[in-house]
Amino acid sequence: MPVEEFVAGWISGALGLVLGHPFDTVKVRLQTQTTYQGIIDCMVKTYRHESLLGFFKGMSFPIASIAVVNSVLFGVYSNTLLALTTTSHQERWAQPPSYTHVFIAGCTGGFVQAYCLAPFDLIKVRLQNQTEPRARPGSPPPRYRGPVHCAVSICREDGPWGLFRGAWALTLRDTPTLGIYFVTYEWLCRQSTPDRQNPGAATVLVAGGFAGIASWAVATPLDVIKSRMQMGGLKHRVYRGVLDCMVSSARQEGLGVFFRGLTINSARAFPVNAVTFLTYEYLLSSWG
Ligand SMILES: CN(C)C(=N)NCCC[C@H](N)C(=O)O
Repeated sequence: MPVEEFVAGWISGALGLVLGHPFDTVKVRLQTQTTYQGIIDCMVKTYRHESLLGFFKGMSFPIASIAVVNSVLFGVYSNTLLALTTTSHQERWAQPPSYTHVFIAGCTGGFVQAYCLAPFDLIKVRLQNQTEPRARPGSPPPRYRGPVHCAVSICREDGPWGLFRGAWALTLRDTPTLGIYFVTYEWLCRQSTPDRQNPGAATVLVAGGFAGIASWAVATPLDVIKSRMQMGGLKHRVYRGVLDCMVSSARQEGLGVFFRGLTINSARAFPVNAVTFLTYEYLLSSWG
């Protein structure tokens, strides 16, 4: 099993993550809290209350963990495609796989990565939702002192399975959307590249960026549900399951709730995925 894809997925995921984290914090807050009027209001309040550091809350943890999960996504995707088509990454532009194979490999990567991602994503969301300013004298201490304390507290309160709160919603979000992600990327690259040639850097950047936007646009309704289920049991209400969360969110806040965070998700998705794909392709071709 080729392992370069896993390493390239990890490095490219880490670079994308740093670039996208401030957008991600605003998105998580908009989806789970009702105190903000919109993106700008959330940004201004975060900055006033917590300074620039507020946007980077919980970032060291995703770099060490979620970037590794990106390596699972790209590694499983590439190896599934290899099993389906017997063409390695180096031969893939000269002998392009069918879109059905790309979709199946993307869904497989999405399914496997969802279970690896679940505990790390839960901790990230819980930390990003702590709006207390850092170490201001007299202010109440935040509920979680950091990622390890957060993981230990969740295990203590809900048992080890508590770390998988929201995992089912995450799987439903990631399995089909990662199929869409890789199909969009492949399709855009092939549209703008002469037959059987490798795409240039600009093509990879644009195709990666739009693949991110397309997949996040489809993923946003389940992303809202996932974030709400992950926050369940804190100040937020507990849902009986994905369907209960969907129905009660729609009843209380209207259908618009499913598109909360769509604009910020898309604004974040372009640069993050442009850089992720460019780094991934660059690393694989230079190791090639
Ligand atoms: C719609 N979904 C779930 C995705 N496209 N996932 C792939 C993630 C790629 C990148 N790290 C990101 O966070 O955008």
